[in-house]
Amino acid sequence: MNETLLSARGIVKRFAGFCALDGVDLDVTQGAIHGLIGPNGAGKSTFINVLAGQLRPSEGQIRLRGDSLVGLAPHEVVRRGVARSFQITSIFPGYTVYQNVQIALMAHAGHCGHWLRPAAPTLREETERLLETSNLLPDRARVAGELAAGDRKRLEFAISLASQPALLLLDEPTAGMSPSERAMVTETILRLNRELGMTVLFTEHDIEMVFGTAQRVTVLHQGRKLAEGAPRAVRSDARVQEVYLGGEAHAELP
Ligand SMILES: Nc1ncnc2c1ncn2[C@@H]1O[C@H](COP(=O)(O)OP(=O)(O)OP(=O)(O)O)[C@@H](O)[C@H]1O
Repeated sequence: MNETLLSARGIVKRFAGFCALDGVDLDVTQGAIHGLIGPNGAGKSTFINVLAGQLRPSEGQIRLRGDSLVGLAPHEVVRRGVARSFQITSIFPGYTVYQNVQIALMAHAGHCGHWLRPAAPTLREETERLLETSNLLPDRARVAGELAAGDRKRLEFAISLASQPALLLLDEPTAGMSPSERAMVTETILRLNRELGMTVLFTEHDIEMVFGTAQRVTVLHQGRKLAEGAPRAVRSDARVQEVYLGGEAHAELP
């Protein structure tokens, strides 16, 4: 249970001279929910983009179970087992929730087109399993384009899971949601972890959600790792308190 699934070492990302990540090390343990927090501009999204292959690090190494991911295109990173749920994703708005998950499964299995044909029993079972774990079974017949933000996010999870990832990356999964939508998305993340054993690395501005969900928390500040550990220890860390209480924009730590 303590095996390291993903290991990032010395990650540096420069944008035209500006250093957004300045030598970040991070290990994600197999089966863990790992939260990545930090004030605005800390480098959280950049770090997720680097892990997912959207950005190439200026320096550093990323390994998934020992295999290097640096330099791979995003779709190759997905094939190696790292899936990312996007804020704006490839949901087909005119199709139902069920059809969207089925299309994702067929795409992963390498079927081209013909998805309107009656699906094979295994595909149907797999579609229903993903809908179930994403708490979407009651919404299966709804048209995806008409879903509220929380339901859409859970559909994104189901679509991401179709590639059978070892690690799911989520960048601000509850951004812009109502409290009830946030609670439902949080519960879905916990369920994916509990029932599928899914390893999750996520960024989030809702600090309470992170401390209530993650087993391990890493705090970034100005492109560097400020603190890391169990939620309780991180929460009481004096440097973390200072960053969150020191008057930085959008930063608050009750
Ligand atoms: N493509 C880019 N070109 C130049 N600078 C960038 C680029 N992407 C990010 N940055 C800068 O890098 C820094 C880190 O940005 P990033 O979006 O990773 O922070 P963040 O922690 O996710 O912030 P937020 O919580 O506000 O989303 C910021 O100063 C940002 O302006």
